[in-house]
Amino acid sequence: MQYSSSPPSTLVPAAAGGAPRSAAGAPDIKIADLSVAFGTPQGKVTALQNVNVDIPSGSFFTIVGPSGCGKTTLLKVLSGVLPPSAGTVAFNGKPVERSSFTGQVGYVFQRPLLLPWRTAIENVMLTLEIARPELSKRERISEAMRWLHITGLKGFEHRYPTELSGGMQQRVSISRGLAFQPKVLLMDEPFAALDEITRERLQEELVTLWEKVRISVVFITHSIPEALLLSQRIVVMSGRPGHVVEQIDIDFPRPRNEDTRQEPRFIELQGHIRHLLRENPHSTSATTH
Ligand SMILES: Nc1ncnc2c1ncn2[C@@H]1O[C@H](COP(=O)(O)OP(=O)(O)OP(=O)(O)O)[C@@H](O)[C@H]1O
Repeated sequence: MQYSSSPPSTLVPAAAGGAPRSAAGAPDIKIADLSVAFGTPQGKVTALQNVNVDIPSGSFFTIVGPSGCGKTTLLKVLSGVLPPSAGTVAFNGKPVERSSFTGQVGYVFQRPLLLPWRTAIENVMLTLEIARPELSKRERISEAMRWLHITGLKGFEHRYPTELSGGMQQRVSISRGLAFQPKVLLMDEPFAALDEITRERLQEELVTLWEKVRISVVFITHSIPEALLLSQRIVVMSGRPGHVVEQIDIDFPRPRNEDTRQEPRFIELQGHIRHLLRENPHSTSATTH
């Protein structure tokens, strides 16, 4: 079976009507020979080794890999909070820490991490206060409201996090991640803690949003079907030290749904990725020297 391992030329997604579209200012991201190691009292932990991935502007990439293979570490480097030990991460050719895009990277974590003393709308507005200080309070309210409605939270804007279900809290977190209009959205297992139905609904909403707002999404999941339903490209990583085992272009037509899951190619790819993960399991030793 042959899978592409070079960047495809047609990664810019199509608009709802099928017409080609260009990404709205999202950067091309180039990860070249990236390695990250941590010094610990027990010795050196090499989390990532020689990772090479090109993420064209406006594309939806998903990373799958065994636990501890460095997926979160990779997102931290992409967000600029963790420097590479070796290699580079560049947005439009500029190192991430010097790029004009550093303030335009949104991060959605596995857990919502909302401020409990702020209502849903106040949580979203806080990000706007920091990231878009040019907006007036009135504009911040209207923008936060708009995103909460897009993620299906109309009527819950003034509830505190404890008054919302886990899925609703995660929607607030996604609203917060998108409200300041990032050019790049990093999502670290954002739906992992949700029930199946909420997860499916949010997957659909995320793809619809991505098609509307044209940003680059780098998404982490342990779910192979989720990766197949969402992505344009899946990057499969090995156990620690994490490196890229294979990059697979996913070209099922959208919208992808239950019927997509039944397609022979979907089942074939699912088996192939599972095989790759089995062949490249997580490390059993805590350190690498
Ligand atoms: N600050 C740190 N200091 C030392 N080791 C670290 C640090 N951060 C991560 N690691 C180690 O680096 C490796 C990769 O961690 P990371 O969290 O990136 O993995 P992951 O693929 O996201 O895992 P999971 O799927 O379980 O969330 C792990 O072995 C982890 O113990």
